[in-house]
Amino acid sequence: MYTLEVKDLSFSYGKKAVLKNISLNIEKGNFISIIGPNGSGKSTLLKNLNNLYKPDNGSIFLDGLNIKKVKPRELAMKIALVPQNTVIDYDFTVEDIVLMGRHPYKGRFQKEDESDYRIVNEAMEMTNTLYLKDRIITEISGGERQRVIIAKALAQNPSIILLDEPTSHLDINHQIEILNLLRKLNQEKGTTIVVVIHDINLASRYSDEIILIKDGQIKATGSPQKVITKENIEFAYNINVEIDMNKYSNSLYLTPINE
Ligand SMILES: Nc1ncnc2c1ncn2[C@@H]1O[C@H](COP(=O)(O)OP(=O)(O)OP(=O)(O)O)[C@@H](O)[C@H]1O
Repeated sequence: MYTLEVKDLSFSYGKKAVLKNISLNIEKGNFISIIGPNGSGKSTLLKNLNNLYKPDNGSIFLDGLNIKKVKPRELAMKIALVPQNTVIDYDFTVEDIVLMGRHPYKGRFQKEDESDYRIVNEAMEMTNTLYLKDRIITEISGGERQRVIIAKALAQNPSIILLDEPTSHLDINHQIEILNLLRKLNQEKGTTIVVVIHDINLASRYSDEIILIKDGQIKATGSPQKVITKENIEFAYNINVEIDMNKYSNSLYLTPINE
């Protein structure tokens, strides 16, 4: 069953057409990476998928229902978005931020209860942020903040998580930690993961499916073996590459060639 279906979606910023006739189906429980050159429209697509932006044309269906008809609170119970650069200027503690993930489940004046705190604690444990619980969000590092924002998304208890370059601020250890965490959520809870990522090798290693976007259009979609080909990558990124199997990770490995 498809949890997200995109049909003929087009989107522009003013007169600038950014997404052009995008159609794609996202299967429930899949781990999907969206790759493509800078400015190709990946973040814009994620924001359309989360109903933050309204397409000029085309439709998006969430579990069979047109996303336009899904109330924001209901949408937040199903989809969590981890944006690219989350700016938080307020003096909230890390725990306050993660608790915000519980908002969709609360009435207007309803306080968080024990079960909310349990879920929040669990989300912080999973993202290795529990030790930051009482720290002020503006006083932690970029990488720590990234993990806190992912913890907030987990506290929403969504069936789909959309993440925009979640590993961009992270050192290699934390990159792998976050991707392993996403894989664990995917495998153990069946959470559908849709991640925009620049590292093609990591995308190949973790994904069931890869979507390659260039100039606002889908150039290839399918298994890593199908999408990460010399031809597709050289065309999309305008560089020469060689692609091998990595014997350690048993996944495709791309090397740019300077010629
Ligand atoms: N708010 C905006 N207003 C106008 N143009 C925008 C806006 N946001 C993005 N764009 C433009 O739309 C195009 C697609 O941007 P988008 O951020 O979706 O690309 P991306 O593939 O996520 O890029 P990157 O890999 O660099 O993060 C770019 O040309 C960008 O300059």
